[in-house]
Amino acid sequence: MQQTPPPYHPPIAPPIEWIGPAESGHLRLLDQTQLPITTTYLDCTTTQHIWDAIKRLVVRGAPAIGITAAYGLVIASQTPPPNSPLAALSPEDRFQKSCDYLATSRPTAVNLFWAIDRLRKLPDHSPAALLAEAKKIHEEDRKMCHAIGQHALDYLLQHITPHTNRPLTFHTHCNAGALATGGIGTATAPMYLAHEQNIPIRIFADETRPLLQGSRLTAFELQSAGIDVTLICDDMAAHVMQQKLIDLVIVGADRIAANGDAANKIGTYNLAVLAKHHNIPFFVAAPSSTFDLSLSDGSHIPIEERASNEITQGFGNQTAPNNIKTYSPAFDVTPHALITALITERGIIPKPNTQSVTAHLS
Ligand SMILES: CSC[C@@H](O)[C@@H](O)C(=O)COP(=O)(O)O
Repeated sequence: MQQTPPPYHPPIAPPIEWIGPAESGHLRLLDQTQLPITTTYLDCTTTQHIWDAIKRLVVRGAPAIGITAAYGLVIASQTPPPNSPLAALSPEDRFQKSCDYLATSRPTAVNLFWAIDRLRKLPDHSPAALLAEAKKIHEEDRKMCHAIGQHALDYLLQHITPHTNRPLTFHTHCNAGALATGGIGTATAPMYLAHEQNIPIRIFADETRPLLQGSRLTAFELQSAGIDVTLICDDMAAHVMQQKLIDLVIVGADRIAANGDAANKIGTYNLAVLAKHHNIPFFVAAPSSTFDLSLSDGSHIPIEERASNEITQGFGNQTAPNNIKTYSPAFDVTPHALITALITERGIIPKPNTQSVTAHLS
């Protein structure tokens, strides 16, 4: 890791915050289901609250899910009320069962399993020891975001020339921002650093159907930071690329296989194909906690399927016939051949493949 970056003050409220002492404290989550209209918080005092918050996308984004699960295990290690069914279990059984339980909240982001395993491996499962480790994971993620941003910005400034004389123009998908991490995001990290350094940039954020993380979260957080962001619908991507409005695409990831295939929010693969056709570089920015070297390629990555009502009546209004059949995969896998480079806190992996990914992470 590089030297400690200066503390970053996100333009928005921190999405994850531990409140109180290890033995009796709780987790406060910014409720992202309510953004951008209202800023409300959810206080989680049980592992069930944590599971539900991850499942419902109160907190979402691969690194944020891992951080949340780590704090959730601190809650799991606290003494339960005497009338709780958990009180009959030994503290260690309670901890192990809670690890298994939280691991069922969402299947694709490997950071969830990575964080749970990291706490499992500790010799001491007391609330104090678990809270210290959860805070460490949170702080490490903040630093990794910063390092990703520095590597990404250096690389982009060196390798990408804006089309005509205009600000460097990024296209991003979903939200791989401050709301999804412990810091300044992954895909958004070079944007925040460029903005801080007065380097002219412009961002196209697409809506990201069906749950609109692009419009509700990315457009919101970049606009709050004073960054020049333009919202488009997902189906406008080909057109803006054809119009030569985009210099590069940058997205986050939920799990990256050993060969560099990267799972990210559904629609990412579409963008990678379009970028290839239009000869636009396509980058995936993610911390090393998002790599799963146990999977040889992306075909083994479990893809979450979401409820049909997220398509048919996403935000209240019914937009499809009654009883229509739906299929709602929440993620897709972009083959490594379409990725110009992976960007991690350690640096750049150009043209990723099994050899370069494993060498980079070893
Ligand atoms: C730094 S976050 C990276 C990814 O987790 C992000 O791009 C994404 O796909 C999030 O999906 P979500 O379903 O909102 O959790």
